[in-house]
Amino acid sequence: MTATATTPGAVLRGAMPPARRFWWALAAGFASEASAVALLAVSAWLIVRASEQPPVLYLSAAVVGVRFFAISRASFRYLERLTGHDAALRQLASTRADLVRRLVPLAPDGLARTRRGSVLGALVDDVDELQNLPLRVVQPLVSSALVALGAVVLVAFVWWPAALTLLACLLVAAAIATLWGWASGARAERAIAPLRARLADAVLDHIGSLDVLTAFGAEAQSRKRIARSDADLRHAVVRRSAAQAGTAALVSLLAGAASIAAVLVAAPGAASGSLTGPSLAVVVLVPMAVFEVFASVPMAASAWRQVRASAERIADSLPAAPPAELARETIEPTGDAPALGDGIRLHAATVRWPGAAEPALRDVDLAIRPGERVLVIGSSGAGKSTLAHALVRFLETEGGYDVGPRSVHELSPDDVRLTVGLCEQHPMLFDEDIRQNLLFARDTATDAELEAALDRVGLGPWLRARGGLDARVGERGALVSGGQAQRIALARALLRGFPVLVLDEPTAGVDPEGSDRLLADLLGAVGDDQAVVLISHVTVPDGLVDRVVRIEDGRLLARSGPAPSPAQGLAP
Ligand SMILES: Nc1ncnc2c1ncn2[C@@H]1O[C@H](COP(=O)(O)OP(=O)(O)OP(=O)(O)O)[C@@H](O)[C@H]1O
Repeated sequence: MTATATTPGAVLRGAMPPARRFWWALAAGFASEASAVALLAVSAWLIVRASEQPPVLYLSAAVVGVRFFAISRASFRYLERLTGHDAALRQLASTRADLVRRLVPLAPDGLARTRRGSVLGALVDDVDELQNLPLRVVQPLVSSALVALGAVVLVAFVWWPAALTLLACLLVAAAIATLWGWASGARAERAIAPLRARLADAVLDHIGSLDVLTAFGAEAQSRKRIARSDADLRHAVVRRSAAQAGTAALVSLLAGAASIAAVLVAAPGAASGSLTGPSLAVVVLVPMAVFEVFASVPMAASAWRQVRASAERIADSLPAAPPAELARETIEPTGDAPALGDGIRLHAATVRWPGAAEPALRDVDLAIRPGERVLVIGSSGAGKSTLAHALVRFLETEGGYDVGPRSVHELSPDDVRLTVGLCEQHPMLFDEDIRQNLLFARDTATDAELEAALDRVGLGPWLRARGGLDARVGERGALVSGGQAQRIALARALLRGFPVLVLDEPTAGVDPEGSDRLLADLLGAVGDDQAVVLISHVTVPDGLVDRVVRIEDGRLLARSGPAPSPAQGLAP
């Protein structure tokens, strides 16, 4: 897939291996199928000729031919499988990597409306399906067309009216079998990929929200949803298989009809003596072998419909370009953190979420100096998290946003995130031990440094009680409390040493006393030279922040001085 692939056609072109790698498979596939037809033709000739009891010398060339074609058929088939799969699987790997590369700029805010099962389905099942384009569509179509044509020419040399009959039978069979396959299986084939995604969605939803489902007694309902999706998928797969079996049976019937037609056409020649017995056998039996090869044509049509449906789904999961609301990834990252200089500044900044009609932040002016601690308050839905996502360049900022002397519009978003870091509202913890959860912030950190970072955020005693850095945190931090997850996330951010740290609602879900202690620990752990933008629903203890700003309905109302008292009521 190229970097600009967004139409199904472009996805399909990207799924085809380069000709220099794939032509071996085409050639070997053709040679194998041509050998199969030649084997039957030579065998038929040999058996009938042998029954005439000629001197054995007349038969020896045919005997060698039978041996040669029997061996070459299997050898070329093996070669075709080897080279075809090698080319297709290599292409598959690069297709999947390209797809992931194109999804990365959309994360996290460009994927909010995309269901996880659809992305998973596109990345796993649909990309897997694409390998069938070279293997089950192009290769069988090319080799069976060439072999069928070659067989018609061969029969024409023996008895031309039989060649014309074979050609007509092949054309009629191609039309009938393909139409039958389309009429009986197309709907099921197109339904399979979306049904797989629906099942993946149902399973992911079930596992991801098992606690809520259990708490509300809705688990059985969710399991029913999975069972329903599974039954629908199974039903579609059975319908597809039935359609394929029906098509195969039809092709066998048509093969028999072609042989009978060949007998009828060749009979006058045999009766008049212009067609010898061995030649008659060739004319009558070759259609059988040709039809065996040709059976892959309706199967290729069926594979094509599924490949096309998968290509459409992949194209659908990738917008033509990342939405304009996301920070543009047009500048290559340098890997160097932009200098903070005199701080970060937003001027007349407007920020929108993808697909939202109205901006979530409007005309915001905000300056954060190095080492400054700024509390951002506001009611639910006012735009606080939007500010956090704009500051770390997940969302694009219309208007000005400078880091030190440079505008972020001349910097790569990845580079900006080396200077401005985010501890998100629901920190992502991986189902690994604590060490691994910290090391991905700085993989060169020693155990002593990791423990020191955990000590700074008040997790020292907890760490020792858990048995050290090898303790696991569970899937998405299931084995730690919300406050502990926030502390681990902060320890991770401290290891990175961001000059500006945005803490988005670190006390969400923590009781009031615990929240004061958590905030004091978090802000106490951050170095004096690090600026902090603290987003919070709740008041913060005196002396923890230098300045407070309030966001209301997407507009920022600046106020300076210490944090307001609880009586002033920050949160609705
Ligand atoms: N992914 C999204 N897509 C579209 N709109 C969104 C998205 N996330 C938030 N919004 C909208 O943007 C506006 C601001 O939301 P935001 O999350 O910034 O509020 P908030 O002040 O952080 O609220 P809370 O304190 O409840 O977390 C809201 O109207 C919200 O509905």
